[in-house]
Amino acid sequence: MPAQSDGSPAARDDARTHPLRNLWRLRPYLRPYATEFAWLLLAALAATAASLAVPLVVQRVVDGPVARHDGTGLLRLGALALLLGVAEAVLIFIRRWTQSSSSVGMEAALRADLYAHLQRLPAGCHDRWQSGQLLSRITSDLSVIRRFLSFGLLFLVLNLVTYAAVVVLLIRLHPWLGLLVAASAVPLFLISRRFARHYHAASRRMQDQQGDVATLVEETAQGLRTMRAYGRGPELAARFGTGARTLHDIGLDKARLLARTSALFDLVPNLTLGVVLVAGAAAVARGELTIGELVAFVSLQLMLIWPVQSLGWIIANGQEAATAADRIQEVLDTPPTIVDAPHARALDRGQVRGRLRFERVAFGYPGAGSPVLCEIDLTIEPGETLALVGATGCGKSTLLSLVPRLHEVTAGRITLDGHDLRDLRLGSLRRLVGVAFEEPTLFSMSVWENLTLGRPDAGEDEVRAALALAQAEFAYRLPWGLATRVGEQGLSLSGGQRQRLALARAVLGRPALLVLDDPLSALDVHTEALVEAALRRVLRDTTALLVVHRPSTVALADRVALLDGGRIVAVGTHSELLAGVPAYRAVLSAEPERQHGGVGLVHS
Ligand SMILES: Nc1ncnc2c1ncn2[C@@H]1O[C@H](COP(=O)(O)OP(=O)(O)OP(=O)(O)O)[C@@H](O)[C@H]1O
Repeated sequence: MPAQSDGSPAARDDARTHPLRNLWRLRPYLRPYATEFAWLLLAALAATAASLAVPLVVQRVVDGPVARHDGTGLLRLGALALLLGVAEAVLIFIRRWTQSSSSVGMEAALRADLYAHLQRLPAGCHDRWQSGQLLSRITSDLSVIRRFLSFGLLFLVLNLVTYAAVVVLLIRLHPWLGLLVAASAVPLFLISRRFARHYHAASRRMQDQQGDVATLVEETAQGLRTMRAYGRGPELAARFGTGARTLHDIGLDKARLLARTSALFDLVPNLTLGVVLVAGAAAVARGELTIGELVAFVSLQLMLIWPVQSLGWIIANGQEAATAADRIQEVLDTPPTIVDAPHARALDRGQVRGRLRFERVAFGYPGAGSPVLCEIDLTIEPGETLALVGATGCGKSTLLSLVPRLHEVTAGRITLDGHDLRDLRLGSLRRLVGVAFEEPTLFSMSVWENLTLGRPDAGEDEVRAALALAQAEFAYRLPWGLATRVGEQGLSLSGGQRQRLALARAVLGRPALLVLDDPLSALDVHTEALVEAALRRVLRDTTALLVVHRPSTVALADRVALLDGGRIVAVGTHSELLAGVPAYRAVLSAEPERQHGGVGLVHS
């Protein structure tokens, strides 16, 4: 459940020292669009130049043809103003056209990289990160960055250039009044700096809170049935209400901060304009300015009002983009710890005999106090099936997850035919290992795609054989057969049906190693017997490691290992352990265990 945001403190401290550092680090994504950005900047600058030229034409109109009653001159200058207006419109169109394609392309590239990186991160990272946080980073944070890079940044550059150009023109028209306008940049700078600091913190709180609310919504959607069954709807609604209220309050704080600052951004240019009007009129009276020059001066100054007013929005957008970049870099900076070693080699299915060996293996979850597994020594011979039995929570699933390297051993090593698993290419290892977890996850795609997840090249015969083996032929009877799209997480299927599809997926293509976590737990007695019989055939020529809770499933195994307190305490055949190890009897039956304090009862 969402309790707090999950950005690493180190990354946050870093971002606090350099608020724009992480945004700056995204510049490689702009590189492919450098030419387009150059064109759009050029078009935008040319459009600004065209718009700045209009007041200067007006000055000439007022001081020239209007003062002299010169109709031809008026027409000529009028045509020039018209031309400038058309040129500005065309240039703005070119800018917008170029702008949209490059920014959307950049966002897509960043999203693809983020997604690819998420896939490379070890399972432990995903356990730590709330899904809603990841979701909000890969959707809304990226959109915020796109908006800033395509609009905010461009207008920041354009507005600064416009400000500088207008000030130069104003100084040329009347140095003192021009310098007065230039001096108004000082309070604007101070207001901007203060606003940026406060808005940065508020943006971070807002974006983190959005992630928390997204997590809550996602968890509610996934656990709807459980929540309803336990009558926890009102409690959840209250928790959502609190999260949404916090989001609302932060949003309101942000909006009020922006409103207060925008008022100041409105005030400064308007005050300056008032002073200029009075002082300018006095200058005209003294003959220091012509009326045309005063009109041009005021028109040019009016052109500064929008760039200054929009400063609040641009800074807000920039700060949101900076915090979004911090949140994205926190993910990208998390190194994928389970990666191919430089010398890693690939093994073909044909080269593998299937001798799996755990040598003094230990494992502890990062951040957890004591290790879950210690000094595991276990050998599974080629073609042998070993059942792993132990009390609930003793580390069976964890041990299984070490085989496809979903987690990395913290000590010791696991070998396959003598090769340390860390010396094998991850892709190759995972093709050799068929896995079915306790919670059978199906993705919102067709049954066929779900089945061939690890073997996209599998043929129809292989899929048919896997379905037969898992007693999952019901899939052919679904409305569109194997093309039926199963709902999110396969919720439209029963638990037993999902388990059988997950089992079919694991055995597809007869992997060299089978790692099954309680593969028959959700099946009725009749289906269990059928799947068991079929599994027995597969297990004959595959090395397998099964987590088993029920005595009936133990019969599938050649040998059994009893895990207790993170250690293998007994290995032997089912009947040997039954006869000689009371703790084993206690785990497999409802019989309370006396000698072995650490072993409790498992659900039967
Ligand atoms: N991602 C995780 N982070 C931290 N601790 C974890 C994580 N997953 C499991 N654990 C802890 O590791 C221990 C072993 O869990 P594991 O799921 O391997 O047990 P198990 O024997 O498979 O249990 P069961 O029979 O109920 O499936 C438990 O104490 C559990 O709380």
